[in-house]
Amino acid sequence: MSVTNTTVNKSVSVFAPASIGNVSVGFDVLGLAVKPVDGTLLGDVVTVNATTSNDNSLTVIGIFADKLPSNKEDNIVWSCLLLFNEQLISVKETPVFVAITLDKKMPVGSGLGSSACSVVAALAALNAFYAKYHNFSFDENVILKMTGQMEAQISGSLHYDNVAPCYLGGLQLMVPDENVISRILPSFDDCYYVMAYPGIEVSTKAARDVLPTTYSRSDVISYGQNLATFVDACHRQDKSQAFSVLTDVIAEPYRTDLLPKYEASRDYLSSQGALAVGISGSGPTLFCVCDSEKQAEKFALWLQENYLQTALGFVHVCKVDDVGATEI
Ligand SMILES: Nc1ncnc2c1ncn2[C@@H]1O[C@H](COP(=O)(O)OP(=O)(O)OP(=O)(O)O)[C@@H](O)[C@H]1O
Ligand SMILES: N[C@@H](CCO)C(=O)O
Repeated sequence: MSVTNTTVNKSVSVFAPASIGNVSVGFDVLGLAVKPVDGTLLGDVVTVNATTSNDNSLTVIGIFADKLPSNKEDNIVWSCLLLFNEQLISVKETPVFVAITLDKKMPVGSGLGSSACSVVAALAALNAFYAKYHNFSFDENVILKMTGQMEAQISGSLHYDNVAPCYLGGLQLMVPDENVISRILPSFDDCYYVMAYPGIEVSTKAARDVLPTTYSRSDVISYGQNLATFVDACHRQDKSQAFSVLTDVIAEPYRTDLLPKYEASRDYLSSQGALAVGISGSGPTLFCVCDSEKQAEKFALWLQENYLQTALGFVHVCKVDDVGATEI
């Protein structure tokens, strides 16, 4: 007679997508979730399983697993579990032991929001697991705050521009109100976003350390004007106005030294009719906004040949991911 262990089947998997932090005009306050048009899962997957063991566990698999610390305590997914359990206890819920698997599909220090993908997938999967099997879940806003706390732990500063779009999908604007945190903006659904990761690592912390601590009055005016014009153009769905102001005066001028071939590639793609070109998050991924799939495929090929630097690099033609973290 075979005995079925019912806990074995208690399992939830969540995929969390890549995102473009900053979107050039909104340093730390704008982010856009993206998904490849060919259906590739560009993001991390976290699976939470019930376990009969008297301990929690974390297994890391996937193409970029070996780029993460070997010690589970240093993996941000482990910190997410500890934080989630603390929050459960604070609302008088009892944590159960779980076996977590992280499928690390995202390169670390890529500018694609790699740590955000792990953080969001972990917290969303834990929440879905408790909702499904323990009749309890935290509100979306509580989970979002936890994702911000975890991202801050890893990068040294609190910024939601990767975790918010990764969790909620679409183009997100961070709002200085902790009851709101992030608000969705209308995005341009007919645009294509070519994402080119060159295969080298740039740590977010290092890319923040090169930034000035003060800015000139003219930069402050340009920053405010570009961001306000972009947000207004999004609401009016005025594509040419929106992308005509996609110029970063806060981070890009100071980060280009960290990004070999970035300036030459940006200038070439702009001269060939790209709607906009920028650094995704803190780099080194470059994003290029295109009006048509044909143009995007052409630029993707060019970037493949001219921007990649190691065998780990890749290029994807993407569209906006309106869904964000999703159970798979
Ligand atoms: N699950 C995880 N995913 C990504 N990074 C992790 C994870 N766990 C621990 N880390 C560590 O956190 C740090 C993440 O660094 P950083 O914030 O620069 O990268 P990132 O989030 O991958 O960057 P980006 O947002 O530009 O894609 C690295 O030192 C990495 O080893
Ligand atoms: N807004 C952050 C994003 C990090 O991916 C930065 O540019 O430093």
